Amino acid sequence: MNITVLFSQLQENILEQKPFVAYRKPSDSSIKYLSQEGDQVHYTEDFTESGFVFAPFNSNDKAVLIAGNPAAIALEDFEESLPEIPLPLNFSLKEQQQHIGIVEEAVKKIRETGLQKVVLSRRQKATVADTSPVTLFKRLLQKYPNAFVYLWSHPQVGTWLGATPETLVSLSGYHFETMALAGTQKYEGDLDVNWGFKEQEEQELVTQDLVSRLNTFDLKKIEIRERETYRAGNLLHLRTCISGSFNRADFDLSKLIKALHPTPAVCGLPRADAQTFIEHYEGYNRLFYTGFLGELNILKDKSKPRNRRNVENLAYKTLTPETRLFVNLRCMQYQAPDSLIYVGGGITKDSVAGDEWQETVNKAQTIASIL
Ligand SMILES: C=C(O[C@@H]1C=C(C(=O)O)C=C[C@H]1O)C(=O)O
Repeated sequence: MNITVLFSQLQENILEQKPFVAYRKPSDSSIKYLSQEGDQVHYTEDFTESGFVFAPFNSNDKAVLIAGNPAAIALEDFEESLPEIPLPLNFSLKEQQQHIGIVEEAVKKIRETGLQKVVLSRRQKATVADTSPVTLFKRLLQKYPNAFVYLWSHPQVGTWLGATPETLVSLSGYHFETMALAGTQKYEGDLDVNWGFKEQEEQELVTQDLVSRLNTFDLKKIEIRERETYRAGNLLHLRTCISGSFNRADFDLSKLIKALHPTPAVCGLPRADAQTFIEHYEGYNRLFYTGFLGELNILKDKSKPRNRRNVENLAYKTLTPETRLFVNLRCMQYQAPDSLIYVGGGITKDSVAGDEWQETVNKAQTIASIL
């Protein structure tokens, strides 16, 4: 299959309501594609299956799975120029007042109780008219080469697409990589920027929590890299990359996922208090926004290239299971003519409600700018 055939196939799947996912991992030169016969919803509870997982924010709700091994389609000759279509965003005064109200409530709660951080979000209507989700997906691919870009569709679940900068966890065998991504400012052409105390503190909380959660496992090693400024479209974030390896004896992927998700980058600290605050004040169901998604236990050939004599000896082939999960941010729940964009930000004791509103506006514009 080539890329043109793939895009027509995706279009056909949408029309025929066939479950599928198509995605491109950060900086990858191919699109991966996985579809499913029949429209039943398959779930995974223990994360032992192979396939693509699409999990909601609320850990009590089950993670959806499209099982199987994805096909890879080279992106090389994808240079289609897509028409500019305005994607109007209407920021209503009512939505603004509501968001500012809950941010102020959160700051008060943080100052008065043991709550340290809570991530508050909102939904933003975006008119897509009759633009197909496949066109939006193509745009995301072109605009965000370093993000995890996906289009997911299942008649019983919905159609979602996005371009996320955040890894929940990558695993190759027992080696892991994760990141603490938090703190946001607008990108104005310069990566060498200053960060305020609020952003530094909020990101540090995420790093510390991830490290302490990882340390509850039997680790062979852990490396915490230096904090850096990371660009995601027209936004900048603070990022600390963390990597290492588990001792295989006690390793359990479902335990790891439960330990990490939802991270303080999308929920808060302490986790249970932040969850309670979100459920009580946010006033809507996040569904798959700030959930996680990606490849689950896909077997990859990690054997080193061999000489011709033993290249066909499959007994030497070493297949390693790989898992690459991303946090579902900068995403859209596609519905025509009006789709929903989901955006949020971390609130700490030093948050200024008006700035937090503006951050959600900037994030919504990052997604809207694909058109
Ligand atoms: C919650 C979102 O983003 C998260 C919150 C951030 C922040 O508060 O600065 C930054 C990156 C993400 O971890 C979102 O984009 O909707």
